[in-house]
Amino acid sequence: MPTASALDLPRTPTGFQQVFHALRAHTPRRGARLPAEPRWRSDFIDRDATGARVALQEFGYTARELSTWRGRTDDTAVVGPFRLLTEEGLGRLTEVCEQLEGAAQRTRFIATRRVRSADLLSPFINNMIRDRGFLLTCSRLVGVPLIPHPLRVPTAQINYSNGRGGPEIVRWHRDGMDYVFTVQLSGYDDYEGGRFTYFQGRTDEFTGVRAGDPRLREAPCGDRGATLFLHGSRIFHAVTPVTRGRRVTLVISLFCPYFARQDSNTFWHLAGDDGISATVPSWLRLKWPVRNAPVDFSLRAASPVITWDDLA
Ligand SMILES: O=C(O)CCC(=O)C(=O)O
Ligand SMILES: [Fe+2]
Repeated sequence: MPTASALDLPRTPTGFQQVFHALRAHTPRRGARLPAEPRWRSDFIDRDATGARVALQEFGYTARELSTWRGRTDDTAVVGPFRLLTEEGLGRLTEVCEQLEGAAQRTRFIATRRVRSADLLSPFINNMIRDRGFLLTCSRLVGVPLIPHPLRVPTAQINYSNGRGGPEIVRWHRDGMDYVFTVQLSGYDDYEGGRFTYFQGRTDEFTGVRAGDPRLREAPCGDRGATLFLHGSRIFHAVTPVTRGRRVTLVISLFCPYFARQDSNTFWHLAGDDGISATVPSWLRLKWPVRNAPVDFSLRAASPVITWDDLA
């Protein structure tokens, strides 16, 4: 059970405040001098990954609110935690993410300190999230075909928090993204605090929630490598402050081409993180009409094609 103080965390701004953040936000850095890194290998994926699944109906969403495509329903709320990578793969990924910390920027939007568009900085991460085996494993866990998000900037980000200095937190928020995987690159042995907390109810019920509400849950993400899937746009979540040690997570946002028209991103949520000029071209890449959704969106995301038939 999370402590009552989880609810004391601030909420990520919305509405007019979001526009204010967009005007002040910076386009992510793309450093010219990047560290040397290990090479990605497809056998770093644990293809047998499975995890307990909770449906969106258990969060109070009705069948009419769920996206459907020719009899398939997008109804997965939470999966896991599970392990997506082998021990060796996790070790290499951790090395890569530790080295990228120099590119992290402070923000006052969702997470205090993070690297955005990590796949544009790191060939390892780029190849990992575009590996067909990786995408198939993620797709099967969630039950819908998934590819990297065509909005490039938010598709892979690394959050860093240290237990000294000013508190580094993840505010209460829902993601702009629908399909979000958080990989823990450190564990409870490495830090105190840093509990992944979420609200098991509809997002429109969150405002009235009080401390002690049984719908406030802590996800058991204490093991290094623990990976949690969240239908991020439909679930309020936060991370309590790290009070000692160091916590690093990689957050990967994937996209279902078949549900592109239901994609819940808003321009201002994105611009709040990246600024307006970086958001306009990505926004066009997302909203430009398609004829063949799995193929056209895979092209835009520079990804292999994943279809419903691949889930079997
Ligand atoms: O760092 C985490 O565990 C979660 C971060 C998160 O929710 C986010 O970056 O959107
Ligand atoms: Fe999030």
